[in-house]
Amino acid sequence: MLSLGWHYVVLPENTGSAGIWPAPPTVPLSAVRRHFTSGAIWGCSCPCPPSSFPKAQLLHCRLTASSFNGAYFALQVIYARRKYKVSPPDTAGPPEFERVFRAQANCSEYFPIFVSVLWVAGIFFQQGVAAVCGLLYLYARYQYFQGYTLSAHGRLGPMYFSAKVLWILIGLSVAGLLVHFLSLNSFVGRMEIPSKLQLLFRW
Ligand SMILES: CC/C=C\C/C=C\C[C@@H]1O[C@H]1/C=C/C=C/C=C\C/C=C\CCC(=O)O
Ligand SMILES: N[C@@H](CCC(=O)N[C@@H](CS)C(=O)NCC(=O)O)C(=O)O
Repeated sequence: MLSLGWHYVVLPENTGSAGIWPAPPTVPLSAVRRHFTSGAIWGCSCPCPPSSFPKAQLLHCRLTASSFNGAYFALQVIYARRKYKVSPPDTAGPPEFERVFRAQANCSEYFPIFVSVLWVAGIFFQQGVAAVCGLLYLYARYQYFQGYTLSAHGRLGPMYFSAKVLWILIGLSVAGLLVHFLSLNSFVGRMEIPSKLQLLFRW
């Protein structure tokens, strides 16, 4: 399993008082990327607050939009519960209620995958491309929710579209990670593949 995630980053050359992230606000994404992959970060499991990535504004905006999206979907279920008189823990009710309920559940299921690949693609591939994909994904999920609220069939188009965008983000993440870790450009010159692979698959 890749040990990627939100880590506090110990920065040997950026040591603040405790030698721990956050780094100065001038640190670019390339530095974040470098520190993500420096040996110093592996093994530390503390979650790193997104604000620690000073140049990742587009990703922050996208994440904020995601939060509003998620809150909106949850509110719709609350309203539907009241409207159709389905109290927790019941999840069955009239089809109108169940469609709203399932729409929110399905969007929530994919949210962790979406956020993870959004960040990895943004850091390791390109922030702008990842942010555009994030926007498209959120729009598709909103359409999915609205479509599902009206009918089961109405969800299908946006569902396929959101799946495609998600796969694109997954592809960008993998491509970004491969290029970064395997340093394909310097493959012939430096032959560092074994040590990079070791980093990549470190627990
Ligand atoms: C690491 C990978 C994690 C998640 C996978 C990413 C995306 C999710 C899958 O791509 C989504 C696939 C959806 C495929 C749907 C295919 C067919 C559905 C067919 C019919 C539905 C008809 C109906 O229910 O009415
Ligand atoms: N929670 C999903 C699990 C399976 C799944 O993720 N299916 C994909 C389609 S193959 C999906 O996006 N399903 C949501 C939907 O059909 O609305 C479900 O109820 O269908």
